[in-house]
Amino acid sequence: MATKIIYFTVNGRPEQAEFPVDCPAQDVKDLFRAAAEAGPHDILKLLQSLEKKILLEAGETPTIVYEIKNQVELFREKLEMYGLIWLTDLRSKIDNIDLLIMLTSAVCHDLDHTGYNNAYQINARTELALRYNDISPLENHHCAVAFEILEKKESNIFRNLTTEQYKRIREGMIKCILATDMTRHNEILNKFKSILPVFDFTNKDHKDVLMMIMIKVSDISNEARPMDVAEPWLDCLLQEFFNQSDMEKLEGLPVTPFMDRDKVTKPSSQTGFIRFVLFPLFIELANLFPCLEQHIIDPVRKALDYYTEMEKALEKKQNRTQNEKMGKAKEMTQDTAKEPEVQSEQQQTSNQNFSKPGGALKPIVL
Ligand SMILES: Nc1nc2c(ncn2[C@@H]2O[C@@H]3COP(=O)(O)O[C@H]3[C@H]2O)c(=O)[nH]1
Ligand SMILES: [Zn+2]
Repeated sequence: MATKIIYFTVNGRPEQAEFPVDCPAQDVKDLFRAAAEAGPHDILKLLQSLEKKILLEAGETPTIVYEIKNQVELFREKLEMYGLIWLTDLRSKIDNIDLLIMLTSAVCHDLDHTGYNNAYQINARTELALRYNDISPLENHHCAVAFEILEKKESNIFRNLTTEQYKRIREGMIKCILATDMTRHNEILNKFKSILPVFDFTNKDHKDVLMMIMIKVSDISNEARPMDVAEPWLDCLLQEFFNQSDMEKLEGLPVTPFMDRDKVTKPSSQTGFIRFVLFPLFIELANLFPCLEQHIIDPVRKALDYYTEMEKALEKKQNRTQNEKMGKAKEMTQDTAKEPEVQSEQQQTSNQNFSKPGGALKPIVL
């Protein structure tokens, strides 16, 4: 199917997506704008038509793909999951209920996010931490909110399914959404690595781990998107990080190091995240689906180069500023050393203070 890229903005943020060539650009733009203003109820209502399509047109044609794409791409945040399903041709390997679980989980997995992570919730003893006994408070909350919405008659997109099917979807969604707690990252990744050599799509345990890995990948795959889309999103994320660490400092709580504005910069945050989190995860998924290499590994490699260069440039700039400061301090102290006779009594006292341990400067003897 021939496609084209449509560029647009949502709430001032640049976005882009691939569509069939005959898709009218203006319609897509309006659709995305409407979606950006939509609340969780609207989102689930829109998913309803996706569910119908999955159930009614199981042996789909490119049209249904387009439908799914349209429905899911409305929610920029999680269009990555659709992309992964499409690129890996997962529709030929797992059934429609599993696809529905993955897509719905991707849309719902961050519902009602507070902007403060689990560490904060637990340390600040928030209502969520108390309610969920410090066990993945946020993810438990996102999932509970999703099902609260789904229980409502007007937004229950699963109402036409059998009790058995609903049970399976609920179990699957809970598993997927809880898997997005990053403190479980190594546990889930290690499980996946251990089954990879014998991976079997018909084995339920294997499939469950794969679904968890897929939602994790789509959750943290911002850097796999084009740089001009990924960077503004990252700026917002860092803003959220700094906001949390500022609050932790203000409230006397342990400060989350990777969120501390005094310790991390944009490039240092990304080079670390790409090396230690993204690559190890993405590489394993690409081991199962080699076709993903060009879509998730290559762009992330580019992002790593980009942020490595930015980090070097920043370090150079910081060194230069520091040298300049030291140079100025030296000049000042030399000037001070040249004018001993005209010092007032007060100046003499303050110079003595500088020489004391803890004084701001140690001039003259420099
Ligand atoms: N530094 C960094 N962290 C990220 C990036 N993408 C996702 N994350 C983190 O991974 C977390 C996944 O769960 P959340 O969405 O709650 O919060 C996310 C961020 O804390 C990224 O590009 N850079
Ligand atoms: Zn999340």
